[in-house]
Amino acid sequence: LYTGAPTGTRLLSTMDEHTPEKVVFNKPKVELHVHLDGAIRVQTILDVAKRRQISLPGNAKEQMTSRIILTEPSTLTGFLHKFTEYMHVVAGDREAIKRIAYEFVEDKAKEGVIYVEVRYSPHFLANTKVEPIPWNQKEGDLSPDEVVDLVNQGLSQGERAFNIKARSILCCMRHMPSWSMDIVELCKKYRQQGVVGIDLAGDESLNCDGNPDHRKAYEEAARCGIHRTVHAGEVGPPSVVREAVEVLKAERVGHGYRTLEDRDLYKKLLAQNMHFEICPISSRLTGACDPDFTKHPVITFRKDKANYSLNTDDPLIFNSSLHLDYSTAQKYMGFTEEEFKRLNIKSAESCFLPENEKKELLHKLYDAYGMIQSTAF
Ligand SMILES: O=c1[nH]cnc2c1ncn2[C@@H]1O[C@H](CO)[C@@H](O)[C@H]1O
Repeated sequence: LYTGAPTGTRLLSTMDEHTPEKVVFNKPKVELHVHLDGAIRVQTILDVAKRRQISLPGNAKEQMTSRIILTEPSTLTGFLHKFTEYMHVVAGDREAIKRIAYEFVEDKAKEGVIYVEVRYSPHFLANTKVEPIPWNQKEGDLSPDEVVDLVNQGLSQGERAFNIKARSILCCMRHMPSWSMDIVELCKKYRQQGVVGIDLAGDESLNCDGNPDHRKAYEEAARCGIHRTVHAGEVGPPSVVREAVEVLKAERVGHGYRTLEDRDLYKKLLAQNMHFEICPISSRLTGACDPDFTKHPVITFRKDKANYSLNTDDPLIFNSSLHLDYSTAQKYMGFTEEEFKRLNIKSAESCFLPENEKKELLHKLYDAYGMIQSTAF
């Protein structure tokens, strides 16, 4: 049974905890499922709160850290509540939003990620042209549209500074179908500025019914060639996965653990090379999976040579890093170097970049992994 990593250490000592011997796969990696608003540095939240004179229940870094992070398995609903501890600090603040995006790229570069797709809800960071205005903010002048522009700027500055590639995915939220058409329009508007796809996130345990507004947004995305992923089968039943793929035309499934409960669906998705965005540490702390990592669904995915990635999801709240997800897979699930290479190549093949850039990314991985390109898995 996994007893948990020492808590509170990553955020207090940045990434230094992960000394080279703990890095099990110290090679270029691809990450496809990580939430920007779940990947903020605690120090940044404190700095922004100070500048904006927002008082926090705990001003010391340790106090704020312990309020935000989850250390024991919870529920998806309980986990999602953690965002209310800090989202009001950064939402509506131009400088904070750009900074978060820039620092995110820096943190990923340090983890050896060479290509990342980061997702977020523009509405959750806005304070005007969003109904209702989130996090009890007063109305201001930062719209979801401008949020996307600011994140794009932060990411591209980060790309230049840290020499990796970062693209973004815009999230519709399960409980806010009225925002979904805005999202697809923003995907269309900013597709030349780094936005590569659409997602549907939020609480699948409370709200997993097919909704016509989400469906319309996804239809429009498909019509315009906007790439599509959907959180499904994280805690919701396999029927949510089926709907994501068949109705919303998802090209990738976010989490998708419970797909395994429907043999026919699982077989079908294996046969069509569906990509599953797996988040090991996340799945334990959200209560999505058995806390015993030796029983994790990704072990079945691996045995079946499925197409999947390993991802952090929300490293701020899980007090984790991509290294921790990889070392957990190695330590408790028997992952090998060969499998880490295979899954990263699968991730690159399933990313939302245009074909030519995807090829370039694949070349980089083959090269770094010492593989001859014709021996693709
Ligand atoms: O694991 C998850 N499952 C479902 N929704 C999530 C998860 N992690 C984060 N979010 C939700 O996605 C929003 C946009 O980034 C976050 O604000 C959070 O509400």
